Amino acid sequence: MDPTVENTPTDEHTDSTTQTSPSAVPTRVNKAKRNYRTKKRDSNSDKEHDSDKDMKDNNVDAKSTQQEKPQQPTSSSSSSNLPYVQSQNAQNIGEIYPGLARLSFLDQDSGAEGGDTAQEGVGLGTARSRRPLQQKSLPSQQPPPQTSTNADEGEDQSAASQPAVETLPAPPSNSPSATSSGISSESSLVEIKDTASENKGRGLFSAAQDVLKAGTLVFKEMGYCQVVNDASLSSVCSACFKDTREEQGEDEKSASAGGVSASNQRKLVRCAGCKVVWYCNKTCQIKDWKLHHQLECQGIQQSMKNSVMKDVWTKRSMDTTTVRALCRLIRRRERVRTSAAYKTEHKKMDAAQKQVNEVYYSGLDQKEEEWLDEHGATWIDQYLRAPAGNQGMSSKGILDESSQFTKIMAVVMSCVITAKEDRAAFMRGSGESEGEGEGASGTRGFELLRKLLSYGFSVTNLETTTAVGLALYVQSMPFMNHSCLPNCVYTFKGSRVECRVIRDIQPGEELLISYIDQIGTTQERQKQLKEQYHFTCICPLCQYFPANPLIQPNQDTLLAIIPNPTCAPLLDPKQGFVCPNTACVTRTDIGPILAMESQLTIYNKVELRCESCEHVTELTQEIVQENQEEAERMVSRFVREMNGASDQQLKSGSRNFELARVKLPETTDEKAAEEAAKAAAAMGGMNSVHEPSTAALQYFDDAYRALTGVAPPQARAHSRQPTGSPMDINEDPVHRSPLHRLVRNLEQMGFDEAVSHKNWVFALHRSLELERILDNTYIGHHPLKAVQGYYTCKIVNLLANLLLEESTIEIEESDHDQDSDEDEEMAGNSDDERDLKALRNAMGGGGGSRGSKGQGTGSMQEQLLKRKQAGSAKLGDETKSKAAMKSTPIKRIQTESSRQLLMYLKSLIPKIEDPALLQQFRVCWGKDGKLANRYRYQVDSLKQALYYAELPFQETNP
Ligand SMILES: C[S@@+](CC[C@H](N)C(=O)[O-])C[C@H]1O[C@@H](n2cnc3c(N)ncnc32)[C@H](O)[C@@H]1O
Repeated sequence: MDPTVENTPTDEHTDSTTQTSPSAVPTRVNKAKRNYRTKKRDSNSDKEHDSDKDMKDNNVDAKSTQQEKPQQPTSSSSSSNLPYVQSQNAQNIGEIYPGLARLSFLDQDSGAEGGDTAQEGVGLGTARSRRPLQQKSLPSQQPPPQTSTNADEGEDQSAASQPAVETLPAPPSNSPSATSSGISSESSLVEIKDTASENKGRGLFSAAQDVLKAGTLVFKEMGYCQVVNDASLSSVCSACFKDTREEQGEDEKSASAGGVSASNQRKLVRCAGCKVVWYCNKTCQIKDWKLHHQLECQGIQQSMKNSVMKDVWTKRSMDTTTVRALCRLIRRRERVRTSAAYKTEHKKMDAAQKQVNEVYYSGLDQKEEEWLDEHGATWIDQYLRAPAGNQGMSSKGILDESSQFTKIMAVVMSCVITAKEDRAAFMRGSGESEGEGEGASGTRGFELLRKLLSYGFSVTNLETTTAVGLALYVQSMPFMNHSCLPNCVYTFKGSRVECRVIRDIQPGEELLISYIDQIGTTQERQKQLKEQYHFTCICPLCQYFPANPLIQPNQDTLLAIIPNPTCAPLLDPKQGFVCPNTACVTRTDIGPILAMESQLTIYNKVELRCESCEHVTELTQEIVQENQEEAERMVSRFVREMNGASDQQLKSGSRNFELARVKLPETTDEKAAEEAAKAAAAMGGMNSVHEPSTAALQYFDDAYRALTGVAPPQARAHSRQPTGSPMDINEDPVHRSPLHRLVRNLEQMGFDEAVSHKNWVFALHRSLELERILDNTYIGHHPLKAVQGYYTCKIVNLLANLLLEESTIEIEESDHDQDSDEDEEMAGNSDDERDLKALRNAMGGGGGSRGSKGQGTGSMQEQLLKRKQAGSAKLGDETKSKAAMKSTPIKRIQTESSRQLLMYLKSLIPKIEDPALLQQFRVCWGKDGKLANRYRYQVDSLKQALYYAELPFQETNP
């Protein structure tokens, strides 16, 4: 095992998120780009710090080498690993905290660079807070006692065999008291329970009695261990996670406004011991020292004695983020701290410092830190375990097979384990069974790494949203499952995580976050989730917006997907036709998939690049194929749902009902809710439609405004119609609710009839109607519109084919005898063929006819080819009469169907040609009008078909 293997990442400028976060750590990938920029700055500032401080550090180091010689441990097996142990009689900070005696901070503070004015200017530290603590004022403390590891582990092991509810101590009040059995304390808003389905393992659920309102802070939680990532070490305080890059930004702003210059910005100070971590000031350093860094510092220095490891720490021959996190985790587990030292320290902090640091420092919550010290290890051992379904995480596979992980373990061992035999035990700990491989450090190394990788979270800067560190939480956060349509978001205050609800959550509902950035298509998201987190997401969004961008959510999930009108996918990021980058403000369309089909036949893969944000969406033939197949299935489903099948009406479950419903904000006001429900029920397909209540109208107005950003098109008084008075859409339309009219119109459309009989012509008619209605109701792009547009095209295409067949039937018939086998095959294979057959059935009972399977339509182009092959663009008299003789009954039926078709087409043509309609498609599908072009192509096909069918075609309204 050689930790300096060539391909170890060495470039400090590489992306911090991907580099510093293990693949399984929830992180925000697109932030990486931004990170890259800031990282360069980090790296520069790192160098700056290095160059101007190392000398000072070296001087101090040289002076203090002798004094700081570590004392030997006096007790406790685990302390044998510790190079530094506090003197019982320590009277000054140098004795108590050896590293502090060598703080470069002291030099800096008194140096020319970091004056008080500048420090005050940045707003974080007052002159007072920036002053080093008086050595006298520091307590003469005992070092944090190192309790017997074995005893600690013994406790953990016995607890592991007990039911969770009996063994788990309640976390402090600001976090949920959660148990795996679902029992929670009174104050808890959340509880951990098995998810029962979806193979997700456990999840975090609302334990509140009432609805958790959007915005509610459901829990906040401190990390059991947290580290700043390598890229941010010199810019982010390793204790409070304060990011000085924010200050730099502020400085730059204030400098340009005549304030403190950026060059005077406050800088972090580096630990002179290990020269790895940086802090705001001594307060932060002390805190981190007590909690983590004392042992970490010793460990790093111990590691550096090995020349290979030295390169890791000094030249960053590999990223150390995970290493440091794991070391902290191992170390913290080793001890059960008495809180005395921490308490004393906390009390001694002056108020100003508390105030300053409170904002950022996540370690101030003494109670929680104490709780974590006492019980965190138990939680990690017992409760953090990857769900059974998560094969990628469940075995030692990912660890053993990855040289990267082996390297991490090597460096970790060099920091935390000295004895050879202990290392062997530590490595053996990669076994699955509990208790195997207990090392002298009392940890199972690989097991802990696995947990860190599974449950670690990438800490991000709230302001810049860049990844700045890695933290392991043990109470609530690690139990949160993923959804691409989350109902919660988490943010960080320092390294403390806070979880808030973003839409109302019902009692008992699962709380879900998104592990990944939500931009991107379902395919992109699923790929990332699979690769990074080893599961296949089946959240409603993935199910109902699968690879197919045309698919619509079904009625059951519509509300889940559009829970709140303000979140409605007006510009659906998952569609793929519209730029999937939600951050793309201009919403530049990337062009329709359909238009890429021809390219896809040549190139296997086509990339659609958003002109505005350059987001790239990848298309493959498989994706398109999948889309097509799904679209076929969706034709009937979509249209049926639009109308609502009769058995569904009572369930109020039809799509139009839901469509209406999502526009009505939920209310807890019983009366208002009742009114809204009545109005919605009326809209959803009841026989008689009543005027909606005033409240319902008001809801609609509000929803409309939220949905569209503008006031409802018609200002109207919310006067209530006499109860029971039927709605007449022609009557006083100004005073009618657009929603009401929409629903009424939908109700009258009767799509199911058309679709269940595959009567495409009728369906098209309905479809065009619906298109108008939708356009009146929605502004901008709406998935329904996209789907509608697609189906309209498809239907027109079918019609065109049908008409072409009508015109060529006799040729077909004449060829039928000799081509019968071939035709049979075609009939079986062609979807169009089946559709046409169904259409004939619907339009005149031609289902059993020989002709219906003898069309061999395939495509219109095929037909035209056949026609050409027949030697005539128009039917020859000879052929006609031959065909007429052969297939008289078929002809009769077809004539009937032709008449019907003609009738429909006459009414459709003006609609198809309607410039306003075409404009709608353009709006709907993209500024480049690609779909519109395609649509026009369909119209041209139709015209052509009409021509061949010798049916009259009028350019203007008939
Ligand atoms: C941070 S843990 C979440 C808690 C986890 N369910 C448990 O029981 O410990 C992350 C792991 O939970 C599982 N998980 C999270 N969200 C999921 C989802 N939507 N579908 C399937 N598995 C999921 C995956 O195995 C993932 O690696």
